[in-house]
Amino acid sequence: MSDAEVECQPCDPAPETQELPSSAAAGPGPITDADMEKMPSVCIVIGMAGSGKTSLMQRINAYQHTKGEVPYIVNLDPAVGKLPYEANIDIQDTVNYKEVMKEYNLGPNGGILTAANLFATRFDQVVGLCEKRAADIDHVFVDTPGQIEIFTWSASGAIVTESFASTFPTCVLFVVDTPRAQNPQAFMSNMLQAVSILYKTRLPMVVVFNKIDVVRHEQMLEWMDDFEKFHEVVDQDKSFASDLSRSLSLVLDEFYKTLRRAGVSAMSGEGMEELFDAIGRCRKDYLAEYWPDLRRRKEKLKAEDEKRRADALERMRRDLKSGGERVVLDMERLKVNEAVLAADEPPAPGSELD
Ligand SMILES: Nc1nc2c(ncn2[C@@H]2O[C@H](COP(=O)(O)OP(=O)(O)OP(=O)(O)O)[C@@H](O)[C@H]2O)c(=O)[nH]1
Repeated sequence: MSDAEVECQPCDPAPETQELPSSAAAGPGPITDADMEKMPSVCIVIGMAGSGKTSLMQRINAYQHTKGEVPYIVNLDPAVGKLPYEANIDIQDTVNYKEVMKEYNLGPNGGILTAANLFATRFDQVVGLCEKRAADIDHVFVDTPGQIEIFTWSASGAIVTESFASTFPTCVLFVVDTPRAQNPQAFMSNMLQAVSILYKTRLPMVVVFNKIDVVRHEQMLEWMDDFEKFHEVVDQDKSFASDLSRSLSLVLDEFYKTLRRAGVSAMSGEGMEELFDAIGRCRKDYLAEYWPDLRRRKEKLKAEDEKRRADALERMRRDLKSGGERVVLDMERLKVNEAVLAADEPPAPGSELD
């Protein structure tokens, strides 16, 4: 059972009768530095399909249980199916992406994207639920859709990221499939993805090298610390791609210095301490740099910013309405299930992977 069990059901009222999100549109508002320091860290887990995000969430969940920490997990992947861990908030309880596909006459990717957009219009309530549990939890882990661009380059991804980052010390965990990044070109593709996410979110980031039970990540750390080591490898291949990788490594040298790193195995559990240590450092980075900057920007641009967010939400709602008047999010059930969960015993430890 999850905190959020909300479904997409064909019924009235039509979307135009629903209210606009409040906290997601309001930004940090009156949150003070002292408030922010008491908040749990939010970790948004992003990675290419198959990199091991869901397995990592399961491992983190099990690790937190062994440490006596209360896990809090938000699933934002509408198409993941049965989760191998207990999610406190699960988008699948709120919106059925297959219904959305039918209502809006979309294919699977369009259905996932639209389901995520529908959910984002109510994201203030998700943030509110996390805020209510702030005193009991140290971390909120957020699983994102397998198709990376659905989260990183969509309106809903921006709303989710900004909503969390306005309320909690937030960082991104960028999960790399280490065995598939051994080749210098594949490694560079992963790093370019990481740059684009960092550029878009501006949040502190941990590059999480997963599956180190299969291939170790130390060589990749060496490539990040010393571009000459990377050049030695790419120079063995005289192709256009290797020339490009060589040039890019020089450009990315500064970028690598801003990243935290951790090598983990979601399968064996290796590296969890290191991962939590990197998350702790990201929290410090957020409080020292991102938060003061966000507060300054907000103070300066408050009016413009609110209008921009409201316009973006309104545009998204109009687009959604034009295709599926009968789809509605039943957010009441989300509240009901939060109450049920609050009354429950803490969930049993997640099943081990190995
Ligand atoms: N050996 C090994 N396999 C892993 C590890 N983590 C995940 N896997 C495997 O990698 C595959 C993909 O893992 P998932 O957790 O489904 O990856 P995901 O990123 O959530 O996948 P999408 O939902 O498609 O994006 C599965 O077969 C996992 O068993 C790991 O640390 N070691």
